[in-house]
Amino acid sequence: MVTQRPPVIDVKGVCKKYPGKVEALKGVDLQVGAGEIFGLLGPNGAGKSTLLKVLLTIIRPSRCSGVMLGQPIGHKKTLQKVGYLPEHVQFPEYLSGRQVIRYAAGLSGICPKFCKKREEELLEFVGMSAWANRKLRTYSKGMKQRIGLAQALVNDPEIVFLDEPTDGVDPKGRAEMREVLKLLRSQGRTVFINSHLLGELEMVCDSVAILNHGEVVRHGSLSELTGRGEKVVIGIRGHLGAELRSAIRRHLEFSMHKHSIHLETAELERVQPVIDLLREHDVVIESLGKEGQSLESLFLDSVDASNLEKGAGA
Ligand SMILES: Nc1ncnc2c1ncn2[C@@H]1O[C@H](COP(=O)(O)OP(=O)(O)OP(=O)(O)O)[C@@H](O)[C@H]1O
Repeated sequence: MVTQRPPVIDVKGVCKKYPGKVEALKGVDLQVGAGEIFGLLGPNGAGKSTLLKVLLTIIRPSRCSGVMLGQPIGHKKTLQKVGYLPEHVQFPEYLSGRQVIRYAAGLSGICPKFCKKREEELLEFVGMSAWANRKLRTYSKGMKQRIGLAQALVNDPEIVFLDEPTDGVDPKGRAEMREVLKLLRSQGRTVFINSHLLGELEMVCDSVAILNHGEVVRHGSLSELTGRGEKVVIGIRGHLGAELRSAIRRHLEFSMHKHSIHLETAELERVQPVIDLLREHDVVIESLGKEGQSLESLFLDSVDASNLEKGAGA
């Protein structure tokens, strides 16, 4: 199952051949569910920006069928309901954050009468009210990106496309951006992020797709793909006698591995009595965490497997 939510983006067989015969997209099928944070990952040159620009009709695909917000890709009405923060965007440094938002509002045809109120709302939303009248040249990269996000939200979009929104942003700025993304999701908006920063995506995304050489190699919910969230694993050193095993089973079912026990719960809080029992029986606890793969190892495995397949097929 790719997405359980009604899809706001549902495209099939997207192809893009650039002049010079670069085949950037080779028949991409993609679904993005309403109100989710979706991450598009892939190595450099995989075709992520091309796909995003096809969806936004910035570039013309060689072939594409499907819908976005219930309308064919590129429909004018749909484009009025999306926001976009491009990669490496450079707003003029002599403008203030407020002026950038005002300029975007003008481009979106927002009536100047309502513009002031919208400006204040957006500045507050991205946490930039105190800096609103300062020039962009005095901002950090994270602040510039938050203003970039605010201008992408000026038309109250249903889907927000963000191309590498936290590239070059420091850890504090990234954490602030994550909070804003979660707020967008809580408002029911869909967020579509292109990024290389797997750790960042892992913290916020509901679902991801991995693109390699213009093809989708993995696509699904994050928990489904990584197998995370189903079981808690305790790494141990020591022996579990029959009596201790029965005592643990009175709290939770589990399976025994060579150096770990895998408990049938996704809730770390339910594991505390088991930890107490292990300690009472002098079993050393070496680690505690959720079962499953990290997004990084899923990404590397998927890209390696796809490259091998291509090598084998060549
Ligand atoms: N305007 C263009 N003309 C010709 N080829 C292009 C053009 N834009 C992109 N490409 C090529 O298409 C392929 C996909 O590029 P794209 O920028 O979509 O990848 P990406 O996954 O976004 O990469 P990155 O992570 O480096 O931004 C690459 O081989 C790139 O060189």
